[in-house]
Amino acid sequence: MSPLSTPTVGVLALQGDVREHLIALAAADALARPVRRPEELAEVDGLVIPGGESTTMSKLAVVFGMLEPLRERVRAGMPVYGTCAGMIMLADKLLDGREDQETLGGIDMIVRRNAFGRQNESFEASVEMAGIEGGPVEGVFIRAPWVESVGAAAEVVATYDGHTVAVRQGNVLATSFHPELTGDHRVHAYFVDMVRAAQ
Ligand SMILES: NC(=O)CC[C@H](N)C(=O)O
Repeated sequence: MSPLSTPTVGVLALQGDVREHLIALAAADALARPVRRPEELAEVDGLVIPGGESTTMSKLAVVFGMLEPLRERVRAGMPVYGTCAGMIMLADKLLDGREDQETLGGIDMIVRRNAFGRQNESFEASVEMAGIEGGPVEGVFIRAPWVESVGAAAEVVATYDGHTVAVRQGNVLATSFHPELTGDHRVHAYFVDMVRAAQ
């Protein structure tokens, strides 16, 4: 694919703020579509895992027969971007998860669920993110996780208040916060570029 191509980017649509990501991806020049089934997953060049509730998402991934197909695509190098609950799904190791909670893995990091506190402790903050030009992004943190530690292959791309809130490892990107809720599509554009580069 040429650098100016329009990749097809799915949004995992089991649960969470799917619509906002579809809109942000379309604004970032991707062909965006919801993904619920393995056949739909097979048709996308990259995937966003939205915010929501990671325990529910994990359960539904099992029910919909998506857990293994997702793990396989991530292992095979498909570009993936997870926000908040999506970050949790991409963690190789999870703290404060539910006992039977599954993650897909993909980034050598330890993520602590609900680390920034409860729903009423949600907040917004400016976050400087490596690779995103034009100044800080507005981070919306909703019962957000943070990253306790990363392995050698993972790169910390943003911190807030001394905590790691964005990480990239190869084709996998994760943020604690929700750029899809701000109308600023730079992080999605950055991810769509990652998808193009992987073609
Ligand atoms: N905004 C969010 O995605 C919240 C994540 C939620 N706390 C979870 O555990 O999945």
